[in-house]
Amino acid sequence: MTIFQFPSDFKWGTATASYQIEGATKEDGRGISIWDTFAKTPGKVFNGDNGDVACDSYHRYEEDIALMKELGIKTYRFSVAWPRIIPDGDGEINQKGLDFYHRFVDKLIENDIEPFCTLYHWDLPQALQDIGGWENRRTVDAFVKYSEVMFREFGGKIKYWLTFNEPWCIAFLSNFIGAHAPGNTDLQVSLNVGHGILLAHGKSVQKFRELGIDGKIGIAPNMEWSVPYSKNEADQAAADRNIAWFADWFLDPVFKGTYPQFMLDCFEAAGAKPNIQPGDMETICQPIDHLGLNYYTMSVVRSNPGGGILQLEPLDMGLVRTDIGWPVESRGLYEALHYLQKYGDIDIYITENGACINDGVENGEVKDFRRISYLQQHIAQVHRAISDGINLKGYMAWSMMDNYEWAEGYRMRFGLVHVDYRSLVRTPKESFYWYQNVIRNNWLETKD
Ligand SMILES: N=NNCCOCCOc1ccc(-c2cn(C[C@@H]3NC[C@@H](O)[C@H]3O)nn2)cc1
Repeated sequence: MTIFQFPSDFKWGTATASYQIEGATKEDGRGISIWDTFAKTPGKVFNGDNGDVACDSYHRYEEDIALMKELGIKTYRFSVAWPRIIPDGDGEINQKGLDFYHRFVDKLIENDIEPFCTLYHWDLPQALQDIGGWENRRTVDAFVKYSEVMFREFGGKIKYWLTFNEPWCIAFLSNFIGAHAPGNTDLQVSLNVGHGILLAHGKSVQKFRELGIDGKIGIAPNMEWSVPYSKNEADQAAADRNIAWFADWFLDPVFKGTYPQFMLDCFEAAGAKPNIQPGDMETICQPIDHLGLNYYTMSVVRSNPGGGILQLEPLDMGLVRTDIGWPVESRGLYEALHYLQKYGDIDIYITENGACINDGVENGEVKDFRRISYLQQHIAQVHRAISDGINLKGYMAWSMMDNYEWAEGYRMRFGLVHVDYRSLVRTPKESFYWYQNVIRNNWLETKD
């Protein structure tokens, strides 16, 4: 038996996102988002599932917060639905939207749970997509206006902020691969979108500083860690490109004010480059207070000149996979954390980590021991990184509850709490009680 003791101020938490749990998509003045549109487009989402009801957390948030209190978390990462605050993205403010998030945040604070707010977790107002979305600088300015509304309303009450969740998913998954909303499949569009969200991030941080908000702000990239299939240079370069696709492409502009040249060359070879205007990179490169890191899996890649824009191919090395098909390899989290040290000794939070394990309820229980195994392996790597001196301040399990897993709809379950989507009954899983113990002890026990 090994005991890994965590720092006394370590922030144990969980995470969710507005479109994935709230439901009430037509209530209290909420506008339409690109995910409402995408989900209703035939063939885009498994089973045609959409977020109209989801976990109904818009109405059941008090029950959800009671479960968070029982779990014992110190912080809860949630996102705000921009279409609830400014329904058409750039026009009138919807007071009922602000009122909901005030009720919600007040209830968290009443239960000694620190609100950790993501401003943008993919639910762009459709009216802004209709004018070109993140490719249009009017959307960038609309985001700054939305951010300012949120900073003025919640500054001080909310002390931990993130501008964007998973820039790679917003730019590449949603506009090059096309698997997420709005579903474009054009590399130049994805670079334009990526540049737009980086501009919006930088301007929002400038506004945060200008207003003198009492709090900290950052951004939350997702990283699919990659290792080369062999020691040869071509394979190592392929792994470097895959890592940079998720991380450096966004974090170099934020921390250094430049895109990584080897990736500019890679995209230019595919016929695309970011549309950088004078002053853009200085705007993007604003000092931030913390980094979120979302980590799920890693890949083994080798060079393949015919392997798409990154000229690589991922290899199936026979690792155990979760029910969504992602290989389980916790050392990738440790290595990704060390990789991020090149951006300096900044506070880091694991803002998402978890496993898709689709076990159901049997006799009132969910025996998701595979999720416990995944969490144990990854939290052990978190401890290892802290022991190495990495400034890791917290860990938020994805997710507090089963929810709408985007294009996978409701068939993929990441929650510590099971949700019956017909009755909306919540059932804490075995992993909920295991994590509750880790939090209560502030240590991790491993069997070895
Ligand atoms: N790597 N190349 N892929 C090429 C082929 O792509 C096909 C699909 O790819 C992906 C890649 C990544 C994801 C993903 C999902 N989550 C989980 C959410 N995180 C934010 C929160 O909302 C969670 O629901 N994180 N990442 C999905 C699909």
